Amino acid sequence: MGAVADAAITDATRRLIEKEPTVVFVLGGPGSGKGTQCANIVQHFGYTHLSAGDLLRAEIKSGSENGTMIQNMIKEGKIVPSEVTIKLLQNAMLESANNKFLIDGFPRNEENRAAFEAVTKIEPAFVLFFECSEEEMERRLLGRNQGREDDNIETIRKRFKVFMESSIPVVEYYESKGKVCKIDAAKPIEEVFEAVKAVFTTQDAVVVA
Ligand SMILES: Nc1ncnc2c1ncn2[C@@H]1O[C@H](COP(=O)(O)OP(=O)(O)OP(=O)(O)O)[C@@H](O)[C@H]1O
Ligand SMILES: Nc1ccn([C@@H]2O[C@H](COP(=O)(O)O)[C@@H](O)[C@H]2O)c(=O)n1
Ligand SMILES: [Mg+2]
Repeated sequence: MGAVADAAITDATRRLIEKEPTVVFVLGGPGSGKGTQCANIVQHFGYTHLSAGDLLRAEIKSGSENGTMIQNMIKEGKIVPSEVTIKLLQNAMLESANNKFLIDGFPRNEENRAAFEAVTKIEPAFVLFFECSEEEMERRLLGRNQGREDDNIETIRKRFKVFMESSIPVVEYYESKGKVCKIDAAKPIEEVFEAVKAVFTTQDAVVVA
């Protein structure tokens, strides 16, 4: 077994296991609407939304020693080393009073996926995957106007490339385990949420049973 699979159970891991968390991974290309739909899911289904990208941006703002490295990676559309992102996700789950989490934008590559499983011992209940064309995602990102440093055409193209090369294989991995629920995310927000609601209504019953 590799070093990742052999990772020792730390005190943080033990405390997280004791919480018996339910985790849903929310995946999809940049601008597919993950954050938008997670906000709706929180309102209707009582999950806590953890966006890996938001946690990394907060880490930059906090003045952490990793801040400059994270900022450079985000500007280039590259994936931050798993240990950094997993620590942020693990701490956020431990600090929350909830035990139902939507993890948005993670895992982004095979390293993210394997390291998360090895460190936290958590398998997702299911994976929500938002499908949308690059043309539509590009239009949404260029119109987002939230002051994100990576919402410019040069970085957007790099993010699309990373998504196709590194993130799609993660979706395929979970598909092979029968865990992926695909959503047509090109439709208007309300219609996408109708499809999301149908998935959560069915899947929550399975998770709770
Ligand atoms: N179904 C939709 N139709 C039209 N616009 C949408 C739709 N869903 C989201 N948007 C808009 O597209 C932009 C991107 O949405 P959002 O931030 O939810 O995407 P994301 O998948 O979280 O992106 P990122 O990976 O960059 O964080 C936002 O301005 C949002 O209002
Ligand atoms: N698992 C992740 C998630 C995100 N990043 C970096 O953050 C950028 C923005 O992410 P969004 O989900 O908010 O679009 C992304 O392009 C990566 O640079 C990461 O490294 N690892
Ligand atoms: Mg987002």
